[in-house]
Amino acid sequence: MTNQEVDVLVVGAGATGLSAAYALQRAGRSVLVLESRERVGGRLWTDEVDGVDLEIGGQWVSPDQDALLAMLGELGLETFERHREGESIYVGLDGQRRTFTGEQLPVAHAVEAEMARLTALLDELSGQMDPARPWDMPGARELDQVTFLGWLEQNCSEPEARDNIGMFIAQAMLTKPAHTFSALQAVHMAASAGSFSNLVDSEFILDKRVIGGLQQVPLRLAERLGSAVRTGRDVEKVAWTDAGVTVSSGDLTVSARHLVLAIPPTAVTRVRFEPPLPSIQRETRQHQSFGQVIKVHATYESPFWRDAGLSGTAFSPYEVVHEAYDNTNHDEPRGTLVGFVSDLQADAVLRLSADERREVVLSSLSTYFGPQAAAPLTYFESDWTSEELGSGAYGSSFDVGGLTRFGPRLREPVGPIQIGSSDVAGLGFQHVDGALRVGAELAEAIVEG
Ligand SMILES: Cc1cc2nc3c(=O)[nH]c(=O)nc-3n(C[C@H](O)[C@H](O)[C@H](O)COP(=O)(O)OP(=O)(O)OC[C@H]3O[C@@H](n4cnc5c(N)ncnc54)[C@H](O)[C@@H]3O)c2cc1C
Repeated sequence: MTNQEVDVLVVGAGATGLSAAYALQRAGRSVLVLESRERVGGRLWTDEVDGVDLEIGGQWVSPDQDALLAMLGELGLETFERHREGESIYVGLDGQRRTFTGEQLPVAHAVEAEMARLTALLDELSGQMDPARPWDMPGARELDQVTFLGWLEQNCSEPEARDNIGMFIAQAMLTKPAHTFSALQAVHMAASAGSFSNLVDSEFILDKRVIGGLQQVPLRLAERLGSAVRTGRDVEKVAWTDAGVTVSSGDLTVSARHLVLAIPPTAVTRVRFEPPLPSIQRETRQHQSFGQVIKVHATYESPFWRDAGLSGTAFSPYEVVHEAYDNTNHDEPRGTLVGFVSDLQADAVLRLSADERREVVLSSLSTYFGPQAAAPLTYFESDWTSEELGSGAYGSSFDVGGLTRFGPRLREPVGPIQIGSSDVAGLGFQHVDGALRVGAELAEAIVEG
């Protein structure tokens, strides 16, 4: 048995935990980070699969993400632009494949007008919301009691406009069907990115990638923290009083004045607390859940779609792969397409065998990019839905009514325990930017408190 005493114990070596630990160490506190996996990074994971470097978890950086951009600068990391020259592809309600340039999907005039109206409405609503306090916006209660699908149906009679606007938040962001979360949660997703227009603008939201992969952020932070980071240390039990915590993991027992639980809400419910967390705190976490998404990577000898004048960007709420992008690595001759299979489509393909799933996914990519897409050199699915450690993709969100009912309690400390992850962020919600903001806030609460 080894006993260790520190000022602050951080559980979770994702972007939130490591950025909190780094800030605390710089503020002169002694810290220790315990991470259950054998690697740091959590939902950030860059790895070589069949000879190709893949971003298995998060990867994109957008220009509004100040916290992430500042951290990239501090860690000396460089970015490169996503390839986007050429025409994009859309498959509409009529099943037709159409190409287009710019952000406006090639839909009928009536659908286009309705999409513009819904976009303006969502921009107006997100403009009224402080993403750190979504429950305070005018009409929050009413918006939290109606599903996003219900709200779309109340506000628009054009199915294809509803399906597209729904896709940008449901399949593409929360990875849940639009009938399972509230209109307020949808507005919050938009407000956390600055506006709904930002969120649907793939030029903006999927602007850049990090050379060497976004996992470089946690890897470099861990490097700076040195022996203060221990991997392969699952924390199952926390004993606490107002004076501090005692945590055991394997042969290690740590006593600390403060605990930062930098883990997703679903992982908080795996931990046993003695005494138990106040019931409202437990319930708050039980009402947050991950959606369902599979990130598919297909690598080819070359980015063949570019020769056909295509950007590699494709969308359709009616396809198994609802969005796809050119994900070719920096300075790499081979071309990679990344596609996403989300919510109900993910439920359906996860019931298939691995071979059947691959066929269905590649057939969807072929609908967009032609028969060449069906024969990649390598094919890999990032399936976070099978993670046992309370993780998932991309982030967790509340069920209908949960944001106003439980949201205000989310950031309340419990005695010496601070809890947070990108899942409780205001700006940058569900993104690395939000994780870094929450990490800084948790550290500040301890230093100032
Ligand atoms: C497929 C995918 C694509 C994404 N795309 C993007 C993107 O393009 N851009 C973007 O900004 N964001 C993206 N995200 C989201 C982003 O990766 C996350 O929001 C962010 O990394 C979360 O960081 P975190 O530290 O808050 O949580 P996590 O990364 O989940 O870290 C929590 C850590 O805690 C550990 N842990 C949990 N329980 C315990 C325990 N009991 N004891 C010890 N350790 C524990 C976990 O193993 C994990 O390492 C994506 C995520 C996924 C999965």
